Amino acid sequence: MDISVKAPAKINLTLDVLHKRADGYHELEMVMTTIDLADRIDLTETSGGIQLESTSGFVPYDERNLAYRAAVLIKERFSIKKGVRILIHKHIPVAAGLAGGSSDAAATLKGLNRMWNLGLSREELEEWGLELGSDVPFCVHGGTAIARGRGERLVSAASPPPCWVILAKPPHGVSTAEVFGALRMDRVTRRPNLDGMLNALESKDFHGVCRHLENVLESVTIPAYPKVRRLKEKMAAFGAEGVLMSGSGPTVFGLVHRETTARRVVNGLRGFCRQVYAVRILGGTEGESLV
Ligand SMILES: C[C@](O)(CO)[C@H](O)COP(=O)(O)OP(=O)(O)OC[C@H]1O[C@@H](n2ccc(N)nc2=O)[C@H](O)[C@@H]1O
Ligand SMILES: Nc1ncnc2c1ncn2[C@@H]1O[C@H](COP(=O)(O)OP(=O)(O)OP(=O)(O)O)[C@@H](O)[C@H]1O
Repeated sequence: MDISVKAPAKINLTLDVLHKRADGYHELEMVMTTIDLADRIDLTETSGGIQLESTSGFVPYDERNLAYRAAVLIKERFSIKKGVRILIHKHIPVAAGLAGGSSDAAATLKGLNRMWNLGLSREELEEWGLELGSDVPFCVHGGTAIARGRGERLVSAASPPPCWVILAKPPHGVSTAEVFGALRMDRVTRRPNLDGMLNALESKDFHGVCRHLENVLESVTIPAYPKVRRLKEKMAAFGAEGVLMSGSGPTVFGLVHRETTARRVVNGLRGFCRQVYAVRILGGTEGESLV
């Protein structure tokens, strides 16, 4: 049986770091939502082994690939002799703060659960996903959620009101480990207001959502990559109503209510940045890509 699974990117509407834990990870509190910029994972059953192919030259083709590792995990835990060919149609920029690799892993877990009739619940897939990476449980969950712990303690939240999400990805990637490693909480000047964001989501208050966008990891990535600040400024100047860096960066996103404004922001940014996307929030109006 062949299976295709959509693997959407996420953005962080808020990201707070509460403290560094004894295991080296950071205790987080964040609100994440999936957007309609997605990879597609095609899974084909084979007689044995795991083969990986991708339309992108930028992802690893071996056991370092999170989708590959997801297949290893499933095959080992269930002692499955059959094999799988994984084809990743890559659309999400790599090392961008959009959880592209994590979403590929989540989609592979979901797809193999179906292909091999394993009967794993969503909660079990989230638990298994944490072994692959901190963002994988949310990518299994999807929609909009508060994520705590490393990112695995998830509570569903109301989706943002329908709007456009403009993404601008600077040419360089960013290492999540390096960003967390360089974080100094005594240098963080602004922290997210979680209740403020949740109230805005609950009441579908677009401007409230825009006002409560906050990410403490900007305090590390922006000084290291001034381009991120410039992109934020440009995006706001062209008309985005709320602007933030996603995850550990360096992708900047802007929220825009009206399609005409979205077009203006995209056209304006194109002069400064090669990778610009305009997509919809998933869970709001299911969206086709604008550009
Ligand atoms: C920044 C976020 O994208 C926000 O959604 C995630 O926290 C990162 O998730 P991820 O890329 O799946 O991260 P992982 O692959 O689990 O971890 C990469 C590295 O980031 C650091 N890390 C990650 C998550 C976390 N809660 N605390 C950390 O300190 C650790 O050094 C870890 O070795
Ligand atoms: N399927 C995959 N797609 C993209 N990158 C992958 C994949 N598997 C492993 N990687 C590796 O993971 C690293 C991070 O890539 P990814 O695109 O997941 O970053 P990210 O969007 O910053 O993730 P996050 O937001 O979860 O921190 C890259 O350096 C890449 O080599």
